[in-house]
Amino acid sequence: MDISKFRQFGKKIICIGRNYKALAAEQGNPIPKSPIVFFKPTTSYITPGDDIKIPPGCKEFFHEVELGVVIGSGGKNVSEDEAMDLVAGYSCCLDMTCWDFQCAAKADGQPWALAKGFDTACPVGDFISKDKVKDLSDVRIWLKIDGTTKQDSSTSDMIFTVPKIISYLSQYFTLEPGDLILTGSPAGAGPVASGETIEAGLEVNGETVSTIKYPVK
Ligand SMILES: O=C(O)/C=C/C(=O)CC(=O)C(=O)O
Ligand SMILES: [Mg+2]
Repeated sequence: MDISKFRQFGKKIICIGRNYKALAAEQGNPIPKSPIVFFKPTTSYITPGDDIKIPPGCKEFFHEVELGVVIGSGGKNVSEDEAMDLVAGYSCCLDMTCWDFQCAAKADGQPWALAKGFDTACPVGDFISKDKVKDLSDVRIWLKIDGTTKQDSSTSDMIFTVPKIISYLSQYFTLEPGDLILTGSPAGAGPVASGETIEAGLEVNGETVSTIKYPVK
């Protein structure tokens, strides 16, 4: 498991919320006018062989499979045309979420840090080099729990494309090599319980480019 491209720098995990049309509809949210941005601490990283751990007090623990974009060269105020030059590669990632904590925080206008940033909240997969994914516009992204499909969608449903996200973020945050950008969850984000096992993957033109497997404890 080569995560050197993540932890070697381990600068930022920047997450985009509500970036798939079908999930926004499913969760009763309006289509955002600009990307919804939040962070996960690098202490939330786990790699294959580790267990996802449900934080104390969480009663609604949700899975979200996401396309992770690994930044290879830094930049600030990058245009959409230049954005992909910053990308080193990708990874199949999970944005594990304490949904009950998140709903309470949203209702009270509070930040999502506890809902999204706890230890083990960012399981990642192998690093996929950029040349393995020639076209980002239609990458199949799926997730199963104990073999039952829960999420199965495509990046074609994204509201903001990867170049748009990179360009937008670079206006506010200097992007650095090793940064990871989680680009949002497709429809089907939902509960997972202790004792169940999550499998997820990315597929390009019918070829699997990455799969991950994580037990939930
Ligand atoms: O309720 C919302 O607006 C968004 C909830 C999320 O969990 C955002 C994401 O992490 C996502 O859409 O991937
Ligand atoms: Mg998410």
